[in-house]
Parts: sequence; C-alpha cells; structure tokens
Amino acid sequence: MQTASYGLLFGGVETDEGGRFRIGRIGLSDPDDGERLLIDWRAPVARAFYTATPLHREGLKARRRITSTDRTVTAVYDEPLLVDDLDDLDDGRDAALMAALDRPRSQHMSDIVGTIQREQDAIIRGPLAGTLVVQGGPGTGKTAVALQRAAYLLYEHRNRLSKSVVLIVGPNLRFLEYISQVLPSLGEDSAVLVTPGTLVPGVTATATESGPAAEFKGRLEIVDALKRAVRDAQVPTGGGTRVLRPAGLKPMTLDGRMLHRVRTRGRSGGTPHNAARPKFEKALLTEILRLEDEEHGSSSMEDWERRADWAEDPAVQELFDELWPLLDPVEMVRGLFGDADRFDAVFPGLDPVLRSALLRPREQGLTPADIPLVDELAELLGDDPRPAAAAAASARSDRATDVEYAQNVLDMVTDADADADHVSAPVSIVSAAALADRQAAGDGRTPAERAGSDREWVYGHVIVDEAQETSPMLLRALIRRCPTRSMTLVGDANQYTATDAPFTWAGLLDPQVPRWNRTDLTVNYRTPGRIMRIATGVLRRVDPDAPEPTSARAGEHEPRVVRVDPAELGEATARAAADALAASEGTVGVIAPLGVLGALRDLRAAEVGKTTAQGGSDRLWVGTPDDAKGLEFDAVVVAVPRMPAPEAVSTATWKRLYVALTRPTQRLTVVEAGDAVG
Ligand SMILES: Nc1ncnc2c1ncn2[C@@H]1O[C@H](COP(=O)(O)OP(=O)(O)OP(=O)(O)O)[C@@H](O)[C@H]1O
Repeated sequence: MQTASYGLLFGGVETDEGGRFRIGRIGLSDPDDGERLLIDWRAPVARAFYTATPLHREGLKARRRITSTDRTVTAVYDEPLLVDDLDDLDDGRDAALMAALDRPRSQHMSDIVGTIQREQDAIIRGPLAGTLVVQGGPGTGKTAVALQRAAYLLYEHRNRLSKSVVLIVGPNLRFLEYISQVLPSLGEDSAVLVTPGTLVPGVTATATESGPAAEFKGRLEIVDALKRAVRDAQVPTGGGTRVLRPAGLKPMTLDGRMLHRVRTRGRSGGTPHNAARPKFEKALLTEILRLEDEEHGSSSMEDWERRADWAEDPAVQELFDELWPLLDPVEMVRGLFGDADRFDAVFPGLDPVLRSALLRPREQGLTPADIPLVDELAELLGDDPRPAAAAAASARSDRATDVEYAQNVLDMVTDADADADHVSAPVSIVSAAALADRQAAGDGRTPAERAGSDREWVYGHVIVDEAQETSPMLLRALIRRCPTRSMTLVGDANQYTATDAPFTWAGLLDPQVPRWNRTDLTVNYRTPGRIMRIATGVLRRVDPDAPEPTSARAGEHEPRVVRVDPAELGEATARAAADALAASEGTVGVIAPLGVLGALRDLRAAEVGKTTAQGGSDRLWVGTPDDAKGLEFDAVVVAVPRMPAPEAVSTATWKRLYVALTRPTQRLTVVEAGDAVG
C-alpha cells in the first residue's frame, strides 16, 4: 500500500472541549496503549473536518490542513472556526484548496482527500443503497468524488463490499490508467475497473463505429431483436421436412409438424438456448423412437438403450447441430452484423443509411456498443451444457463457501428493501441458489480478481463515470451485475456527444431504474473562469440558456485564440503545442479532430524522443475531444477546423469543442481556421 508514504497525515481539528485529533488517509493507534494517533478520514468523527464552517461549527474550534510531498510537509494552513467577526476570517480552507487546484498535473489523477468540499462530502458519504446520479459541469469534481465515494463505501461497508467488490466503469483505457492510482492511494483495492469495451471478461472491443450505429445498438429494443435471432437459430424448418439417413438403416422422414413439436419442447420452461440443447435432443430422440416403432413395431430393447444408440449415430448428431446449434455470443454478434441476410431477417425495414452503417465484414473486431449485446446473448444462450456438466461436479464441492457470498449479496437486497428510498429489490433476477452457483470461491485469488474474470459476478456497488455516454443496453448489463441497483452515476448531460439528440438522466434511467436521486455539483475546480467564459460561449451555441458556471479560480493566464489559414491548421497547432511545452514544465494536451491529428505525429515523436532520452515521463498528450473526456492538462491547445455556418454545425460537434475547451487547469490556446470560438 502506497498510503503510508503519500500524504498520510493531512489535517487536524480542535474541538470545543479542547480535544485535538489528527486526520489521515487511514486510522492508526499506538500498539502499546491503544491511543488513537490518526483518525481515518472516513470515520464519522472525521466528518466535521470537511463540513464545519464558522456558521455551523459542529463542535470544532479550529481546523488545520497540511499538505506534503512524499514525506515532506510543504504547507500548514490553520483555520479558526470560532471567530467573533466572520468578516475577519483568514480563509485557511480556501488557501489549502487553491494550493491543491494550482498544483501541476501529472499523468495520474490525485485524490482530493485533504480538501473535499462540503457539497462533495455529502455525495461521498451518501447511503450505499439506491441509485444516485451526480450531474455536474466540467471540472466540478465528479470523478474525484466518485472515487472518494468508492473508498468511503469500502470503508463504511467493509464486511460486505470487500467480498462483493465495487465495479468502476470509465470511458476508455487511457482514463482508467489516469484514475488507477487514486484508490490505492486511499488504501483500497477491492474494485474492478473496466471500460464499456472490456465489461465482458475475455472479450475486448477493438473497433469503432459511427455514433448513430452505436446509438441504435444501445436501445432496449435490441433485446427483442436478439431474442428473435436466437429463436431463428432453433429448428429453422421453414415448414420443410428433414430426411434422416442413419447408418445401416432405411432413411427416415421427419416432417414439419414433428419438428415443430420438438422445437416447442426445446423452448419449454424458458431455459437458455444452449442449456436447452439436452432437452431438445431428448425430444427429437423421442420422435425418432416413435417413427422407428411405427416402421418396425415396438422394440424389445429398453428405451434408454435405444436413445443412447441413436444419439451416437453421426447422422443424428449432425441433425442436432443443424436444428439446435450450440451458439457462441461473440460469433453470433459477428454473424448478425456481418451477414446481410441474417441482419435483414432480424432488423427488417431499417433505414438504408443506418443499415449500411451497421453492416460490416464479419471478421472485423467488435465495437464497445457490441459488448452489451454479447452480454445479453450470453444470458439468452446460457452455458454450453457439455463442459458445464463436468465443471458443475467440481463446483458442487465449493458450494458451501459460495453460499456465504450469496448470503452477503442477499443481505444487501434485504437492506435495500428496508430503505424506503430505494427501488423494490429485484429478487426475481437473482435467487439465492443461483447466486451460490455463480460464485466460485476459495481459489486463492482476491475477490476483485475473481470478480474481474467472472461475467456473472454480482457487485456490491457500481460506479459509472462519464455516465452520460451510457446506453440503455449498457445500463441493462450493469444492472445485471448489480441487481440491487446500488449505483453511483456521475456525468454531464452537456458532454454527451454520441449523437445530436439531447441527453436526459430521466430518459436513460426511468425505463430501468424506477427510483433514483440526483445531486448537482456546481463549482468548477479545474478550469479557471477566464477560460470557462470561452467554453460557455461555445456551449451556448447549443443551449442559449446554459447558466454561467462558477469557477473556483479566475486564473492567471488569459486564453489565446490564434486564427490561421485552413491549410496551416496542423502546422500552426504543432507550433502552439511546442510553445506550450516550452512555456511551462507541466502537462500539455493537444486536442484536435481526427483529420488534424496526422499533422501532429512529428511533434509527438519529437517530444516522446526527448523525454525518453531524459528518462522523464511523457508530458505531452495528443488526441481527439472524445479521447480527452475526463482528462485534464496544465496547458491545452485546441485545433478547430473551419466550420460551416453555425446553424449547420451539429450539436455533437459543438459539445466536443466544449469538452476540449474545458480540459485546461491553467492555460488555453485555441488555433482555429474559422471564427467559431473567438
Ligand atoms: N475538493 C477538491 N479539492 C481539490 N481538488 C479538487 C477538488 N474537487 C475537484 N478537484 C480537482 O478538480 C479537477 C477536476 O475534477 P474531476 O476531474 O473530478 O472533474 P469532473 O467533474 O469529473 O470533470 P469532467 O466532467 O470535465 O470530466 C481535478 O484536478 C480534481 O482533483
């Protein structure tokens, strides 16, 4: 654990009774006399450290904030809370916050444990049960708060969550890398970090697709289409007959009515497709035996012997595979979008433009929007019964341990039930027996490792960052992983860029989460006010009523807008980036649409070469606005190509520009070939 050497102690309080307590990342007691040396920031007694104000002192006389780098204390800010005249306040609280906001950024996000603000604290310590939405503009600390909340929940509900694990979903792998140090710095590791493209273990999305194609796949209607696709694979008779040619016997005709009967039996009881294969085989063998009896009179052999005989016949096995093939979810998704006939059968009458956006070569990789479909199909298809049969026998011996886990999850369901603010617990989705069956415990791996490799793991809590990009199908896949809907979704409707349609939280949540709460964060801790003025100007192109945001700092550097000839956009952007690298030692993000990125390749190569030669880390980042979501840099250079008339520019394009302009913590340079920004 890195905790001990990294800002272990960051604060202290003095109470009205004269008690003095130190607050830290973890709690520590003197092993000899048990005296409390350090109080964990998450303990109830530490709460006032974050929430007390001179007006509401909560029993505190004074507060101290300590900042440190490695093991060296760099500053101490004392803040008296007991004051006669509120106007005389020396605002130590703000000084510590300002120091934290002004610090140079690195490739990794740092936690905010020393300077959590009051409105943020309320979210971090909110109850475990239920679905909480945190809406906030850029830089309002949504990611920081979400991660602190994960750490808080893991502390407050340790017994439960350290076994069931917290799932954290971030927009892309770069973002996961960016936030990966925060939980370990807070001493926590019971979390699994995934992107929508890596949600299903063993399957990784490697391709991309257009926004409208992804949006279509994200709709809930797709569930029925997938069900249709599975049913279409079951005894595709087309009203026809099949001729069975058993080895050494006369051919046998299986007519359409008979096959229909067999299919109905296979489908009975709602067993998933693959798991229902034995049922289907049994029904088909029954019909074959009946035909044989009709042909040759009743047999002297026992039925089970005759079934076993027939089942071994290659012609029968071929028929099993043809009429009820064992299906693989990934192959099925590939087939669905890679075979025009199958596609048209499942999605009849689709708009031709959308149809051609969805169809692709079968061998092409999966996209992130395919992953919830793979997950849905994995549910609809169930496990292949053959290997499962062997695995089931060994799994039975582990069941006793698994039951403990199952009980743990069910306790959560019960608790959630008791909470009046929570949706009715979906016990119908998960039964105790199913839960026990699902969790293979006791194999020496940590719960997080086991959870991360198990598609059917049931998590204790799910946190989604950049949640405005969550499709209904992805939400469905997440609810499957957390049926109690104990979830925290943080995001910003104005940063939704998948399509031009407006995003609303109700539109996403209402169909699947009957009750949820929303909290708004309003202060931008990242982007200085001077820069936000430009960004808000862009946002108002799509929403003229967008409110004036509050930035915690005005900022020292006036943003620069450089107008250039369209032909020179790439080169001018590269020059501006080189200037930004020379002007400070901090991180520099260059954000440009795909078309301009090529021109920046040389710049990136030069900078990477330089930093590697010095043994330093790469402080230059280059990418598109979509890649930049959730990230921040000390200085940002945004390249803006010439746009058509403002009314002809798509909403998503304006929002992407808004995302790009809100990434800097200190400096912004806009290089534009038109006049969209300035
Ligand atoms: N209480 C705080 N103390 C110190 N720094 C903070 C605090 N709250 C937020 N910050 C800092 O503000 C910056 C923005 O925070 P964060 O990335 O969590 O914002 P966000 O709302 O997720 O932004 P976006 O929507 O643009 O991704 C980060 O550097 C974060 O550390």
